[in-house]
Amino acid sequence: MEASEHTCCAHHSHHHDLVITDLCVLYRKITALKDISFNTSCGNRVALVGPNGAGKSTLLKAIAGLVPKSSGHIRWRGTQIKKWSREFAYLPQREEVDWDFPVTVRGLVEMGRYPQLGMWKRFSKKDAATVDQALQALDLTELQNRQIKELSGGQQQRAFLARAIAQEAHVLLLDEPFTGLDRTSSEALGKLLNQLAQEGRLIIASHHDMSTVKNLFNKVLLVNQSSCGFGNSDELITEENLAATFTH
Ligand SMILES: Nc1ncnc2c1ncn2[C@@H]1O[C@H](COP(=O)(O)OP(=O)(O)OP(=O)(O)O)[C@@H](O)[C@H]1O
Repeated sequence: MEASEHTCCAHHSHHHDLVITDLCVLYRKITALKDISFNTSCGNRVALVGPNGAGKSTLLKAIAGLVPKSSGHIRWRGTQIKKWSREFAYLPQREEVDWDFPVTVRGLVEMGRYPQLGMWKRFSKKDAATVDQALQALDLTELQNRQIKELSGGQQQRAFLARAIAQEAHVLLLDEPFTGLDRTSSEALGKLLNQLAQEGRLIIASHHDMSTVKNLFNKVLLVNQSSCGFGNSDELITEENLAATFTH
């Protein structure tokens, strides 16, 4: 199933924004990821699908430059990514966030600007305007002075996305963004991710709910340490492929 996709992409890899080739990640002696290759571009919403421990979080962190790769390449628009880059915004799993950390919504979104402050580390008018726009884009203007711990799950996800937008990242790496959201918030987040992709961003997210994956994501990487296929979600999400991925 994946062979033709890979062959095709290998020939045209220079057309893709993100090119991942033979990526391996080891934690001491544990192989978390082995020979992962796929290419994709802005405008897409890619789901990472696989069992617990398959390496989905590791893949997101490796692309974000948060865990070192053991071998292979990650190229963004023709340049090899070695460490953290403003182009990539990573949203951890909900459980990994300290929700009691005292910060307002606006303060969180402002953090998206820190990496690009000038040498005097002062907030310029442009930085403030970018934060305003990000808050507005995610419908958080009214909530900007609230503490993040006082928000609903859906609002918290939006606050993190606003931080990514303020950072002017093109790649949003989201770890289980739909987990814990009720149906209404889920649908709203789905629409929002679609819109962010259509505006020219690349969304890559781990996802557990097989009943919503085709609807929320146009592409899918089936992963179980190594790749079990990459392609259009409506073609790849079949019972047969899922069984192969989950029992690998
Ligand atoms: N910091 C770490 N040190 C050592 N091993 C790790 C570390 N983080 C993850 N692992 C191991 O790497 C493998 C991949 O883990 P990872 O969290 O990437 O999987 P996952 O697909 O995101 O799982 P889940 O769906 O349960 O979140 C697992 O075997 C895990 O135990």
